[in-house]
Amino acid sequence: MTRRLSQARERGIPEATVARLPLYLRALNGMAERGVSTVSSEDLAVAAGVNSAKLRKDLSHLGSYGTRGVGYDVEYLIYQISRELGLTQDWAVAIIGVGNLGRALANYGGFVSRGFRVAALFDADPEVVGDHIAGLNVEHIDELEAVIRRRDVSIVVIATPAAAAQQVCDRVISAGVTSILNFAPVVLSVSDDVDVRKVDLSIELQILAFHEQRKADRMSGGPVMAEEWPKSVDLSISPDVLGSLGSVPSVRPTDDGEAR
Ligand SMILES: NC(=O)c1ccc[n+]([C@@H]2O[C@H](COP(=O)([O-])OP(=O)(O)OC[C@H]3O[C@@H](n4cnc5c(N)ncnc54)[C@H](O)[C@@H]3O)[C@@H](O)[C@H]2O)c1
Repeated sequence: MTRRLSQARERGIPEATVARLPLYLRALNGMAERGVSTVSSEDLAVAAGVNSAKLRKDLSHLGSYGTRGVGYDVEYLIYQISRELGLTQDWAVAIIGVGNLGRALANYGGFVSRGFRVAALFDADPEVVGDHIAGLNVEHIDELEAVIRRRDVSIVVIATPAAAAQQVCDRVISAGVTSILNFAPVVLSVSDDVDVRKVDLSIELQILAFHEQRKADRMSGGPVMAEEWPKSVDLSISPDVLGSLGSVPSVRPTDDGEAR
């Protein structure tokens, strides 16, 4: 994915557009499943939760303009966006830290249908190493470099405690991986050629709490804040994964206080 995303950047596709492409893709896949063959920019914008002018601009970066009076061909647009995101090929993913979160992610079946195959699971705890999860044996973290190379892993998910995350990250990068999805509540230090995406459910909960407070203020005629927070946030995690996490951290600011 990194290679494709880098290509998108090189071709001048704005980062914000790249970040919205998965929203369009998810909406389009839903339409394709319902047998919808063409869609207007307005309908697609509503389904994706963005403004239609922005959507048309985003899709024009892919060379997709739709047909006046007809709209966009759903299947073809799925293909175009998937190709741009590098999803037309299979990506091998490794999960490091196979505790509550790592297990839930490993067991989530939805990655495969989106082109992500969990190819390896690592943990440092001898009690966990050897466990059989979702068709894989958990391997010892000492095997990291060899297994990453052998299985051609290109994306790593870090689900270790915060204290272990930077060291794990450094090893992963030394093994040649440049795309990391970090769940640990720590800001990882990496060089510019490494892409790190951080997932922090507590930040998403804070945003929801903010909207909840605004709704309550409106009902009571109290103060309404002027600044606009994002109305919808794509957690990119399905409710079944979320439900199985068990221990979502309490609502409080993270180290960097920043949603990325
Ligand atoms: N981003 C979010 O929204 C979110 C949500 C839940 C949890 N988390 C974070 O995800 C991480 C995992 O949470 P959890 O509840 O699964 O914790 P956990 O304690 O259940 O699991 C952590 C696992 O990492 C393993 N581990 C520790 N050091 C390691 C190392 N050096 N190499 C490999 N494995 C190592 C442990 O043996 C354990 O199995 C934590 O950092 C937690 O704060 C983030």
